[in-house]
Amino acid sequence: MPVLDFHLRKALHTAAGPRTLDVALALAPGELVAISGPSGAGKTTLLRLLAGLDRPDGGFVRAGGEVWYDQAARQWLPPQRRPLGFVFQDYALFPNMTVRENLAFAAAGQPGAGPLVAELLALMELTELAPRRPGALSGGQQQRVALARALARRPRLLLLDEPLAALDQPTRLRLQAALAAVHQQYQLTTILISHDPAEITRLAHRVVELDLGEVRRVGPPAAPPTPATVAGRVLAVLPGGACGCSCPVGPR
Ligand SMILES: Nc1ncnc2c1ncn2[C@@H]1O[C@H](COP(=O)(O)OP(=O)(O)OP(=O)(O)O)[C@@H](O)[C@H]1O
Repeated sequence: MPVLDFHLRKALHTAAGPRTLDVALALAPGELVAISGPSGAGKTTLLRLLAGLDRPDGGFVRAGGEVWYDQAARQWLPPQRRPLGFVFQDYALFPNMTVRENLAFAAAGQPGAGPLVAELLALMELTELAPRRPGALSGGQQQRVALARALARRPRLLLLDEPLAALDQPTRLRLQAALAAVHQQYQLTTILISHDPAEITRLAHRVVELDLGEVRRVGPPAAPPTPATVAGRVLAVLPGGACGCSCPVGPR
């Protein structure tokens, strides 16, 4: 059974005129799916719709046996009740809290919150920076805090909008390894927006290529293109094994 199953439609006002974002996808437990595509393709909008930060025009979102959104049944779960972690490009850290306090706030109320915060500080190479406030950190450091804070909520589902984009290459490589480790260790299912083919190949089981709201390809990273449009728009999700890779996707 997929951890996340959705079909979302949303009118976009793009530089090329009106378009419709129209994406359907089912993610298996433990899967990491990368979303790539040119600027304006609708990648961030898709994550915002999944998080409930924007209203779709139609479709549904089901996650962990729960309905988050269903246009036909008029169901809508507000963003604060969707158990997911997300890192968007603006980080949105609390400016008046230290790094440690930002993480502790997110972890509050969970068993083992203290050790979890310490573990995440170490994993994201933030221990030295724990007493600082976000304003005293570089963009890349803030991005690492945002990632650690998203994990501090112990979500099962993680939405990442280019979480490593602001990092220099050596740090980026180290944190890709850390991300792969936490993805496995914390039993996450993840959607990752990335423009970096090497990063996608390294981290993702599948990649969805978007352009102007439409899915151009879905399949294993760096594989030959697989046509994935139906009636010029909706993507066909490849059933388990059909994409020829080792991804853990089961039939819908
Ligand atoms: N709420 C909205 N309603 C309608 N159109 C929107 C909305 N938000 C963004 N758009 C438009 O939809 C298109 C897709 O935007 P989006 O930010 O999702 O693209 P993206 O693929 O994430 O791009 P980038 O790689 O530059 O971040 C853009 O042309 C944008 O202007």
